Amino acid sequence: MLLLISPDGVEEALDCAKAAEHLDIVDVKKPDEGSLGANFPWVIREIREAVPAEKPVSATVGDVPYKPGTVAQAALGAVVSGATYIKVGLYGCTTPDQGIEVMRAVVRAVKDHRPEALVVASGYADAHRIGCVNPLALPDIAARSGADAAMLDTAVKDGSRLFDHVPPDVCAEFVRLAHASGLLAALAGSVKQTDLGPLTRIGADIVGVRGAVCEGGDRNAGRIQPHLVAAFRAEMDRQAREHAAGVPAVN
Ligand SMILES: O=C[C@H](O)COP(=O)(O)O
Repeated sequence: MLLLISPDGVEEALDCAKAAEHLDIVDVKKPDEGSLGANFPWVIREIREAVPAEKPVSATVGDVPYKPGTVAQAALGAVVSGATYIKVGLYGCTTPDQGIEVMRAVVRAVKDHRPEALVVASGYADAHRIGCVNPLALPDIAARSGADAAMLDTAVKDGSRLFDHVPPDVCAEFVRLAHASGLLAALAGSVKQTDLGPLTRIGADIVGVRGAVCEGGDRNAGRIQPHLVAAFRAEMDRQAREHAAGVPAVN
């Protein structure tokens, strides 16, 4: 499982760079603009320059409306700025067809510019609170639009977590559907170390984290701490070893 960490700007990205050996993907976002809030192109560029070249930089395009043209243009901005994972939160899409339309436009805009870039279609585990597409629709939306990964995050960062809205057996179905279509499956949403056992067992490819590696577990007031990134990674590695060894689950 790959570890994706979301700094909110250049300063925190430099802290991620200090913990670079413990993480796999640096994900640029602007949390004060939403769960998948988009940051400025120049911030993506500066972060790309600040983190080791072998670490991919991801950028979120935002909690986007059902406006395929607008979103495609924003996605192009992210890839031109140096991101190679382009994440789109389908916040304003209320049906799978709307999600597919937006994602097809994004895939074309991104891959015309950089064919090897990965496009991530993200939905929300707490979709019922905001009225957007159902979490289990995401793998099909991603597959039918030519995206590379399906993701879930939470839209409302009020302390509720991924598994509060989509329990582990349903997340397992999400991963199964994604893999059946040849997609990567990414899961996030106030994930804590105690969630890593189930996430490992259900075979998620990427876990996305911010709050759990911020001081005090606070994704807004706290800053990303390199030692918390290292501790989170150590627990991921421990869970992976136990899973590989067939040790029975304790959480
Ligand atoms: O993409 C991952 C998100 O930034 C997760 O943030 P969070 O762990 O604070 O919910």
